[in-house]
Amino acid sequence: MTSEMEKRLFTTEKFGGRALYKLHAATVFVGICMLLCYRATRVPAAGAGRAAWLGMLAAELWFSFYWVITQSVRWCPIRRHTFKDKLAARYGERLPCVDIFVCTADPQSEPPSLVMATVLSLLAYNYPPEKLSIYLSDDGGSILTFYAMWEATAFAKHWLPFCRRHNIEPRSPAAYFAQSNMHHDPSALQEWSFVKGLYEGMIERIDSVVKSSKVPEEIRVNHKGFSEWNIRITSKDHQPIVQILIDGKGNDAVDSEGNVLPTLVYVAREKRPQYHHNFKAGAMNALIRVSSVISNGPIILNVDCDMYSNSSDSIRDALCFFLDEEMGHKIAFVQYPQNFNNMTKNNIYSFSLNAINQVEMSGLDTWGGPMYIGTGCFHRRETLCGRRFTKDYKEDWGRGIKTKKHIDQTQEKAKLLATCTYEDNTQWGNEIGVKYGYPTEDVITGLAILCRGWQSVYRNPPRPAFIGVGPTTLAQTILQHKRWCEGNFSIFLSKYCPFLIGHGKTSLPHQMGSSIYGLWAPNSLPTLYYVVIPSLGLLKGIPLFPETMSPWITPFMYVPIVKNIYSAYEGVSSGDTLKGWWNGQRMWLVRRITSYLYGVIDTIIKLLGLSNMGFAVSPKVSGEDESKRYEEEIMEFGMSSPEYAIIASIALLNLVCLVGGLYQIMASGENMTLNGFFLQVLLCGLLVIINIPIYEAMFFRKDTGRIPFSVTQASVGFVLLALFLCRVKTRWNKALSRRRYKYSAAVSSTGENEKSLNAGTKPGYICVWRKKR
Ligand SMILES: O=c1ccn([C@@H]2O[C@H](COP(=O)(O)OP(=O)(O)O[C@H]3O[C@H](CO)[C@@H](O)[C@H](O)[C@H]3O)[C@@H](O)[C@H]2O)c(=O)[nH]1
Ligand SMILES: [Mn+2]
Repeated sequence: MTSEMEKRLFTTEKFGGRALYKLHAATVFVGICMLLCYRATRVPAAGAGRAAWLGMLAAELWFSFYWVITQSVRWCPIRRHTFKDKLAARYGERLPCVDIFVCTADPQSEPPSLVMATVLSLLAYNYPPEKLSIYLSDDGGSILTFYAMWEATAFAKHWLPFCRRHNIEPRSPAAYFAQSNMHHDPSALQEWSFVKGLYEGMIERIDSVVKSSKVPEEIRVNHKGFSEWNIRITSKDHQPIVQILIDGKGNDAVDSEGNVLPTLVYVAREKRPQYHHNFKAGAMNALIRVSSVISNGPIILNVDCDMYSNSSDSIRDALCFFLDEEMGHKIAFVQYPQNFNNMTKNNIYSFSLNAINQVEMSGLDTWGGPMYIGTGCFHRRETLCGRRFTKDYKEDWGRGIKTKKHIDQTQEKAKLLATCTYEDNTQWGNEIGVKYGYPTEDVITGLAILCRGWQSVYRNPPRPAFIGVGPTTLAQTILQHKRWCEGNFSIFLSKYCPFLIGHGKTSLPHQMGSSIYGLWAPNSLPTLYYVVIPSLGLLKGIPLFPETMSPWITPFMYVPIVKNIYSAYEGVSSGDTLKGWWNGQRMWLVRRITSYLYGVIDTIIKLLGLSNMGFAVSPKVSGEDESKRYEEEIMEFGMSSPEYAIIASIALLNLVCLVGGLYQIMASGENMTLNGFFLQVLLCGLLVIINIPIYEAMFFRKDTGRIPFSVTQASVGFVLLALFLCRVKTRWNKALSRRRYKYSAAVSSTGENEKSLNAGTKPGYICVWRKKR
């Protein structure tokens, strides 16, 4: 037994505190059942807020269902630890070839200097250089990016030996120089300054070339690769370009100390307007093929262009899983979390993904493996290419092209694999490679791999393996989440729905866990309902919750309070501040009423075949003013957009309802009235408090990031309209209920009966309130 243990290259550890968690979940579950039972058995008579009541029931049913779904990943999450020393002892440098794919799409929103920092960090991995190949896919087909890469090639010859000699971390020069002060010994200081100077010089040249959008003629003569770009080339219309900038197998590819360099390849697959290019998925598939004739490593690491390597041992770390004797042969991919380096303390847009990274992915790992999230993921080449799991399959870890070949011939061969027509009548994008047709190509590809019998592993090391750039404005966050939720929702509605495709192949908790993100989008509707109707009910005197004296108030208090305490605990223990968690709640609301709502609408439009899929690239840079406000944690609006109008309208509506409702309660002068509306006041009040930054942006701020006046105007219009519609409806209801009195003697018309307040089952109540006013 112990000798078995000693062999393992990794261990698995369960999260602590699960008994307590399960106990808490059981009580919440009981609370939910009671709450639903109350809702279902107290439906008021028609006209007395029955529709509103039934809506509440539907929303609560949905929230309960969703809560159950999210329990799967919280039930028993696990952590993985690796033993890199054992790997070294067993394999030494006899390690497999590794190909790294970096995707970039647009030199404007993804500045080449940022992309190069990522590329350099990958080149500098602590890994045998002759076994390492880095491919940059440039969907922008831009000479500016190619130029930047040419510059990075020259800089790498100094950067790599510097990293190795001083064993520095992180190995992205941008990140390293941003954090390192000159705390070296004097002898190293000189070298440090020299390399820093080289780096800054390079960045300056790259940025100025990008700014002018033109590579000077005297530079273009330095590399024949530049001749690929003539005046007719645009990002959407060009021939395939494959340029091997460093041929790791060539004798001339050495750094300033004579050591071999990793292979470095620039790829811009062919683009023609009449051919659909399938966004990042298309780029990945082109890279899979191009790399197969250049290096053909059995392991493929995929990162986004902003995700630099933050830890030079990550490849070895991931290999501890693939090369493990007991489990290794079952593992298709090893996923690392997405971390960000541009987060502010309290995480104003809540993009840290902390709960997902720390809890949910670990929870999925228990049940068969995390999803593939598009970046920071090590794949087995064979599984990415569609291989099914079989017990007898043995990986050829020695595979890969290691001998020197004629570089021009290789490039020509590779270009043929990157044409628009290559995939015609093939299974690429379907059974082979990354899947097409969904804005979250990563999630669906990972799911398909797991359904072919493989497992995946989630690894979240103490020192983050990859760090990227998160959105720094509200608009960027909304856009990103719209793509994500739309992608995942359309997967959920397709034949790839985890419950369908996973049936009999993955466990039920895994299917539940992988549906969490697919069900983000539909959360929008019940959420919208919950932040509008109870508040309007407060204003209009329609009670929708049990009153304070009723025992039924217990589950209505218990469930949200305990859920939120747990969520705050989870946030804080995952690295958020308490304020960060609170900001997260605001963003949760904002995303649900904007991104997710749009996600639902767009998915439906797409299902009807009325529009095509898109992939809006997240900008990795922002303006100076914007950045400043971001650092000060002030929400950024700026331009006018329908999303902001929704946010502002909801905020304003709740303010009006709270003020109006409280006024009427006070005017009524009866405690009972407050009793009946206590939870509505609480809910509406919380919504107002959470929306404080929105009111500030509407009415008080003067900077350019405030909510534009036109949006404020529109939201005032919407709120007035909502109130007007309500009024019409109340009048109508009143008329209706008055008529009903005649038939129903049992109805209390005074409203003084305590029961009549309870749950708004008595139509007389509305009238009473109006009278008193
Ligand atoms: O036509 C395209 C569009 C995008 N990209 C690249 O795809 C990556 C991800 O795009 P980004 O705009 O940064 O999106 P994010 O929302 O940050 O990306 C997350 O979500 C995507 C799916 O929606 C995944 O593809 C990503 O890997 C994952 O990090 C970037 O490197 C882009 O350059 C392309 O190569 N071609
Ligand atoms: Mn990104």
